[in-house]
Amino acid sequence: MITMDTIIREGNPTLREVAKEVSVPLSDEDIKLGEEMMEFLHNSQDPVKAEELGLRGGVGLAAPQLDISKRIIAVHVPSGDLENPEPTLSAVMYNPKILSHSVQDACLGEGEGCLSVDREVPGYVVRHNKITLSYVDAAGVKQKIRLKNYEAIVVQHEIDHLNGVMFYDHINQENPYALKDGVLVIE
Ligand SMILES: O=CN(O)C[C@@H](CC1CCCC1)C(=O)N1NCCC[C@H]1C(=O)Nc1ccccn1
Ligand code: NI
Repeated sequence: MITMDTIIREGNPTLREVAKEVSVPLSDEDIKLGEEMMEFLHNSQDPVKAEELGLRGGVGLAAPQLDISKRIIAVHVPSGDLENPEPTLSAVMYNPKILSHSVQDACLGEGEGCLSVDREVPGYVVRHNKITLSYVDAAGVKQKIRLKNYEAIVVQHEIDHLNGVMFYDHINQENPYALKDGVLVIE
C-alpha cells in the first residue's frame, strides 16, 4: 500500500528525470502499480483512512513520485459537492501525451502544492486552460479526451512529473503573482 513514506521528496534526483514510456500491452506489474496509485488517491480523500494512514489529500499522483521512472499517472478529482459523489475525472493514464492545447492559459488562484514538496511555494502556476490528451487506459485501450479548467491543470501537473518538471519551475521569480493579460484564474 502506498503511504506518505512511499512518496519521495524534492532533492531525490528521480523527480528531475524524464520518465520512460511503458510497453503496451501493459504488464501485470504496471497494471498493479496503477491500481495502487488510484487506491492511494481514494484513501487520501477518505477522511477516516487519511487520518488513520496519515495521508495528505491528493487529486493526482505520478509514478516518479514513488521513485519509479515510468510514464504512469493517476488522477481522481472529486466533484466538490457532497450530493454528487461522482468524481469529475478518475483515471489511471499510461503514456499520457498532450496532443494539442488552447491558446488560453489558466492557473489556480490558490497556486499549487505537491505531495513531494514539504513547503509552501507561493505564486501563480500558469498552464494551458484546455488540453487534448491521449493515453492508454488500465484496460490497455488508447483513449483521446479533452479536458479544461481544474481537471486540465491537474493532468498537466502530473505530466510535468513525467518530464522532471516541478510546479514551482513555472512560477515567475521576479513577481510570483505576475499575470499576462487574459490568463484565466481558476478559484
Ligand atoms: O503530483 C501530484 N501531487 O503532488 C498531488 C497534488 C496535485 C495537485 C496540485 C495542484 C494541481 C494538482 C495535490 O493533490 N495536492 N498538492 C499538495 C497538497 C494539496 C493536494 C491537493 O490539491 N489536494 C486536494 C485538492 C482538492 C481536493 C482534494 N485534495
Ligand atoms: Ni506533484
